[in-house]
This record gives sequence, structure tokens and C-alpha cells, in this order.
Amino acid sequence: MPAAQEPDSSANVKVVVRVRQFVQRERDRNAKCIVEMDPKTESTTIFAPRDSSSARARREDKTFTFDKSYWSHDPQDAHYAQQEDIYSSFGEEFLDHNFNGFHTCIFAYGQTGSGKSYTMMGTQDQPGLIPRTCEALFSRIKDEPEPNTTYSVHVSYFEVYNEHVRDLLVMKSNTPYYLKIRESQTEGVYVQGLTDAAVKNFADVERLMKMGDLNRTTASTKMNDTSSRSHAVFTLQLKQIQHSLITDETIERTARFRLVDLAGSERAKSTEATGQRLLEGGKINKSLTTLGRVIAALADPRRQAVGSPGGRNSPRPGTPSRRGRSTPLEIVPYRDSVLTWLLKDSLGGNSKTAMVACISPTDYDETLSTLRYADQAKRIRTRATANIDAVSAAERDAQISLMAETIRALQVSVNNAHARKKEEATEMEDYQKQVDKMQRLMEETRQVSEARIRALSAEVEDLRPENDRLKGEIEALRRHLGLVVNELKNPIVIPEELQPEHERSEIHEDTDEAVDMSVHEDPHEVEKQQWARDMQQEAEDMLKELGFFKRKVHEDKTRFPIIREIQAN
Ligand SMILES: Nc1ncnc2c1ncn2[C@@H]1O[C@H](COP(=O)(O)OP(=O)(O)OP(=O)(O)O)[C@@H](O)[C@H]1O
Repeated sequence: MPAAQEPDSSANVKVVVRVRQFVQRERDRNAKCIVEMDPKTESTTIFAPRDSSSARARREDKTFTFDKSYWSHDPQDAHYAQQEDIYSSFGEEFLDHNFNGFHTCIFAYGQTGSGKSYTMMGTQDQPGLIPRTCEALFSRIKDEPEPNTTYSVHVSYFEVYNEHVRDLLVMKSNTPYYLKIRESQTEGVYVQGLTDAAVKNFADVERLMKMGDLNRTTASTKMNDTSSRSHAVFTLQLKQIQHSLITDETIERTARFRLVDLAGSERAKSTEATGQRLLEGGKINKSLTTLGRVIAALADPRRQAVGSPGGRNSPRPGTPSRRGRSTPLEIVPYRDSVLTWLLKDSLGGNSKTAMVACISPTDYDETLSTLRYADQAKRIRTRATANIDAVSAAERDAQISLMAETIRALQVSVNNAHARKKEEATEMEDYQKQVDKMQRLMEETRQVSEARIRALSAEVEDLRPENDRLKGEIEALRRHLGLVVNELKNPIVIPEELQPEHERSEIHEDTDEAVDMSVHEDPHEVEKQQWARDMQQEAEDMLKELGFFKRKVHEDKTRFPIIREIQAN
């Protein structure tokens, strides 16, 4: 885990721009590239087309500077940015933030066919930001050096299509099933009933990504053969629990990583859309226009001057500026579209956020509009707070007991709710939510106990060779001591006539003293033996403690019968 810790940080939305290669349709018409990027200054210049003299008067060359300009137009160029470069120079940093407990969000914006899906999801051979991030996340978890750290990862994937939310992890059916959006004090804005799948490895995520992509609404338009007709939001929830063997406390870090592939802005004229496609295009443009208004409101310099957008110090909507200008500060119109409402927190709240502006190398008007949009987004400031909690083992147990109580109460209430049909549905939802929460907490507690066992086992394993060596030493000492005592009890009596002359009389005088000497052993030896005994005792204690934790995990499972019932169902 990266060592850097930022408990609270306010920063501008990071904005990068990427220009793609020509697609077949552009090659067929011999299109010219009108975009240039300077890798030194990170600037992007768009040149006004020289072919139309009447329009030329209104169009001019424009240069913008972003946090990064990715040149993915010509693979032969030395500065060509591959999918891998986008991840390593941009995506990886956001994963670092997640491991430090920050919520993050990356969204791709751009006209239809500009390379958003390619950048975010990519292809089988050229995976994009989403698969690379997921793969890196699991490889970091696998390489975690601390045995007392456990992780849980959950994935959700939904699309906003025609202002409706659809779960992409539920197989498409003939009758479309749309989910509701709710807002709560604790959870903020959320999609009710959305699948939140637990994943153990990258293969699990790949399976879900595939399923979601198949379920996503796409269609062929003149501008893109597989045009996304919806905004897709892929979310990773990462929870890290670090358990301290010394304090018996757990430190929990929770982070949400949102990766958003927006539907492309489009002109009905360019896409030649009619019927359903035209209707979709209208809705897509409406939500993107709202997103533009939200960005404009958040980027208002007066909002930036006073404090974080939507934060504690934000001026109240309608408050005139300090300079006395009469234009009131606009309310951020989050609720004007489903997309902006759902992204409220990512755009103007507790999140580190980035935008990838995807541009085509040929279309002046659309590209200029995207670059202006991106230029405004880079003025937004968000204030991210690390989501870190310290929980003692007792608190964790108390939380589980409290939840078990709440679930029991809700169970009774649900059983009595038949007469009150309307309330039943909400109570049922609350009940289900609590059950889910408790199951998750129980799972985490199990993981914490396993981590403790792992940490203790590692310590025992580390001590084992030393313990074996000491056992051998104690055994040797014991044998040696036995021999000495034995020798003292049954001294070998040398016949007097065989003894040297000068020792004969001394033996009689010194016999008692010799016994005393055997009792007063070498103090060095005594100390060594004591130390060996202590070490052995310590190792035995540790083995005992390990057994205790194994028992405790088993007890936890049996202690909360309600969980067993739930799991059995
Ligand atoms: N960097 C790139 N390198 C090579 N091909 C690319 C690149 N970016 C995009 N493409 C190709 O361009 C085409 C359009 O890209 P993509 O579908 O990602 O556009 P999009 O912005 O998601 O469009 P929409 O909004 O209509 O869904 C695809 O065929 C894609 O493979």
C-alpha cells in the first residue's frame, strides 16, 4: 500500500485530452488532421479548416492547455500514447488515492465516435482504463505484504438510458426494469436495489464487465458502428481492514472508484438519426447540456473564491458577489438530469475527480466544443476526505449485536405490515438493506479473524526454528545436568592407593564443598537456561492464543444464529 496519507485535500478536477486515430470513414474521405499537441507544454491546438471561406470568418485556430495531452493519432510518432500509457500516467494515480481511502471518479467526455469507450473499456487486445485499473487493484491486493490486512471489493455497473437507470449486471428482459434513485443522509445519492457484486479476483470482474457490456444499449449510427446510446457508470468499492495485534483495533479505509463512459454528444445532422435514435440523441444531449450547466455553475470563480463547491463554505445560491455584482450565484442544477444527480458527489463533493476529453482529429466544431467543455471543467475544485475509521474489536461485536437486534425488530415489523401495504415495501427494503449490511459486517469480521490467525501463524512460523533450536539446547542441558547430578549422587570412588599423594587428604576435607559447587552452577549457564525456558513459554503461549482465535471464529459463527438462518436462505 502506498505510504502517503492525505487525510483531507482540495484539488481541481484533473483534465486530460486524447485525440484518436483516423477511423475508416475518415480515411475513405481523405480527411486532414486539424489537431496538434505539444508534449512539452501539454497544449492542444485546433486549426480552423481552410476549405470553407464563408465559415472561415467565424472560425479561428484555438489553443488550450490541460494537465496532459495524449497524442493517440499516429502510432509512428514518438509521442504516441498507447492504452498502457494512459493507465500508467493517469489512471494509476487514482488507484493510489483509493488505497489511501479517497473516493475517486474518472469520466470520459466527447462527441460520438471520439474514442470514449475505447479509452475507458478498450478492446480485448487493447484493454482500457477500467480493466487495467481492476487488474492492478487485484495485483496490489495479492502483493499485500501485511498478513493482518484484508480487502473486500464490490462491483456495480449501470447505465442511464433515456433518463432511466438500468442495472447492467442483471440480464436484459423483454420488459425493461428501471431502478429508482434515492438520497439519504448517510449514503448520499444512490440507486436503489442495484446489484453490488462481491468479487474475489480479476477473473470475477472480467466476467461482470463482459456481462455489463453485452447488456449495454448500443446501436449503429453514421458516426460510429457501435455507438453507446447511454451513459455507463462502473463502480468499484474497495474496503481495506488493517488489524493491529497490539491494540486489537481495526483501521478501515473505504473508497469508491467510479469510471464513467458518457454517451457521445451528437448532432442529428452528422449522425443522420431518425426515429428511436433521434429520440435517444435528444435525451443524451439534454443530460450532457445539464452536465455542462453543472460544470459551469461549479466552475464559477465566485464559488471557488469562497470555498469548496457544495462544501461548508459555499455561498448560498442567490447570494450576490462580494464586489456587489447583481447576478446571483446559480444553484447547481444537479437534479435536472439523472446523470448529474447521480454524479453529484463526484462532481462537487467528496471525491478526487478527473475528466478525459476525447476528440476526433477532424471535426472542428465538435472538437472545439469538447475542448471548451474540458477547459471549464478544470476550474472545478472538489474537496476529498479520506474515509478512514478506527474500530475496536468490542465495537465491531457491539455493531453486529445491534444489527441483529434491528433485523429482529424489522422482521417483526415486516410480518405485521401486511395490512399496511404501502409501508410494507419500504420496510421490506430497509430490512433487506440491514440484512445485506450485517452479512457484509459478519464477512468482514470473519476476514479480520482470519487475518489475525494469519499474522499469528506467521509469527509462530518465524519463531519455530529458534524454538526448535532452544528445545534442543534445553534437552542437551537437561541431559548434562542429569549426568552432573548423577555423578554427584554416585561419585566414582577412586581407591585411595591410586590417588596422587597430595590429593589423598584433601578428598576427605573437600567432599561437602564439591557437592555445593555442583549446586552453584555457572551463572552464565543458569541465565541461558532461564532464557531458553522463557522463549519456549512464549512460543507455547502464542500457539495457545492461535488456538483461541480459531475457537473465536468458530464461536462467532455459532453466536449469531440469525446470520446462519439468513445464509441458509
Ligand atoms: N486511440 C484509439 N486508437 C485506435 N482506435 C481508436 C482509438 N480511439 C477510438 N478508436 C476507434 O474509434 C471508433 C470509435 O470509438 P469509440 O466507440 O470508443 O467512440 P465513443 O466516443 O465511445 O463513441 P459513442 O459516444 O458513439 O459511443 C472505434 O472503432 C474505436 O475502436
